[in-house]
Amino acid sequence: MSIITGSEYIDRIDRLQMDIWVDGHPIEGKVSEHPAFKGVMRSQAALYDLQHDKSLQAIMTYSSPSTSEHVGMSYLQPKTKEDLVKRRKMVQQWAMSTNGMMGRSPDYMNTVMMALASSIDLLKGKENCFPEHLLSFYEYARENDISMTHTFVNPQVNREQFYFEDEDDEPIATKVIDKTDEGILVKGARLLATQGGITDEIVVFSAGGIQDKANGFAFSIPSNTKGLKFICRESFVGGDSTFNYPLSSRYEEMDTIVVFDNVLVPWERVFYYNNIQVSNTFMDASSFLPFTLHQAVSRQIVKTEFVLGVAQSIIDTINISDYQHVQEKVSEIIVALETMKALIIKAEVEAELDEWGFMRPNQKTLQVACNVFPRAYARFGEIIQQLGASGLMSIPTEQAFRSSLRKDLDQYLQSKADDAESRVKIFRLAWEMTMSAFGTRETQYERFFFGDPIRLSSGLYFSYDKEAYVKRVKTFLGMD
Ligand SMILES: Cc1cc2nc3c(=O)[nH]c(=O)nc-3n(C[C@H](O)[C@H](O)[C@H](O)COP(=O)(O)OP(=O)(O)OC[C@H]3O[C@@H](n4cnc5c(N)ncnc54)[C@H](O)[C@@H]3O)c2cc1C
Repeated sequence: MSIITGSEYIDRIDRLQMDIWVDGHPIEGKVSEHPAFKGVMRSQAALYDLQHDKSLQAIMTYSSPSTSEHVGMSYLQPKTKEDLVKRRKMVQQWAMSTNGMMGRSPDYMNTVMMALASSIDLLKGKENCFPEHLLSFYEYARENDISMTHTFVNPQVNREQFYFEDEDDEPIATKVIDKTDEGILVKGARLLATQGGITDEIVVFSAGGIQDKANGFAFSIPSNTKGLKFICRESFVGGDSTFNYPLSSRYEEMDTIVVFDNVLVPWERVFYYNNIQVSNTFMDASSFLPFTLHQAVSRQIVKTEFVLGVAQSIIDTINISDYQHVQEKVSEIIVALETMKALIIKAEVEAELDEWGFMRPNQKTLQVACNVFPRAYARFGEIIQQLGASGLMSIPTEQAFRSSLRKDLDQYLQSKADDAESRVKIFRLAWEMTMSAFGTRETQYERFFFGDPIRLSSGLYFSYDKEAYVKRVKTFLGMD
């Protein structure tokens, strides 16, 4: 097998018959037909289909090192700077199809697994570690174009610095409760898993900060494994109409709480367990950060371009480009866009081979980008709200346009540049992007999906070498 088509993706997910709960009810029948999932699954399927477009195959795929078949470019382990460019182009090609609005298009997790598999030597010879399982899972995912969700974070019960959960019988945070000849048994919950319920597999890793070794492990299991349950938040799909809900009808990815009720993880899928040192250091020491951030920033650039397009469309339609504060606000978006573009190129230019021969983009530069973007994205929402003003509330639905109100709407909602229907289309998009449940979730996603922004900036502060600059000041002041 190699790259799959959209319909193969959908058939595979429907066949899994996972335990997914929406609004207190289990999904029965095909998940791809459920109102909460059908739109996003169609968008995801379109991404898989794009890999089969002959004119894009050189961008989207490469030749498998084990079979020479076409496999997804996001699985490529980069060995040169040109490979990094190939990876960026692939990510951006997919992002163009979703306007960067799907944070968890499959290239995200494909990249995570590629990064972790590129660092397996860190696990070699360590207690309860199985680097060979991690490598063979990466190869399995690559060769079968497996879709994956993931969950790294323990439930938000008590975030005190030295909190130690004391719930042995009924654990809250997922922990290993037993091991058998067949594998490890895990029980408890993890959150969140974006796209939980619409992927073949769920990858579970520890994000660090583990104090009890039973909470530290890494594995992947099929999403229909016995005892595994996905509890969805309320769906933010407004409806099927792409006029009314241009974004949520297509890109609402869903976030799920994941419950492991005595789930057996077969040994061949355990990457490590019961090793506190590895659980707390592997992710940071691996190439997870540079490679995954490279994927994320590539997508965020495409998303920023889309935001810029929306802002300028509002300006054009109601003709407000003459005002200086309007120009300044759009310039803010342009500055963020060009900053992100410059940072990704810098990260690629300053990439270096790691000890295993993989070309890592410059991590510091990408850490800067992931500190810039969450703040910038929240600001984009504010800018669009300020530019759109009451237009963001003058947004009758498609049904209203098909009713006897049409004449009024055509008369009173026309704008300098557009007829009423076109103008409302633009404003509904701007509203959904920045003010709807879907839109504010996007802001929260960009703020938190790569971890807590506060701790991300602390991470940058502590890892950034400032000594040479302090020395320069001291030399200047004659304080050597
Ligand atoms: C839309 C969305 C989708 C997500 N999808 C996924 C997913 O698919 N997979 C996944 O694994 N995770 C996912 N996450 C979770 C994400 O990784 C976490 O939100 C992030 O790591 C922060 O953890 P937390 O939410 O538990 O916040 P907390 O750690 O509980 O933080 C809450 C507040 O307390 C502060 N705080 C807590 N501890 C400290 C500390 N030690 N030092 C300083 N400040 C502290 C934080 O700054 C924050 O203001 C998603 C999150 C969102 C919002």
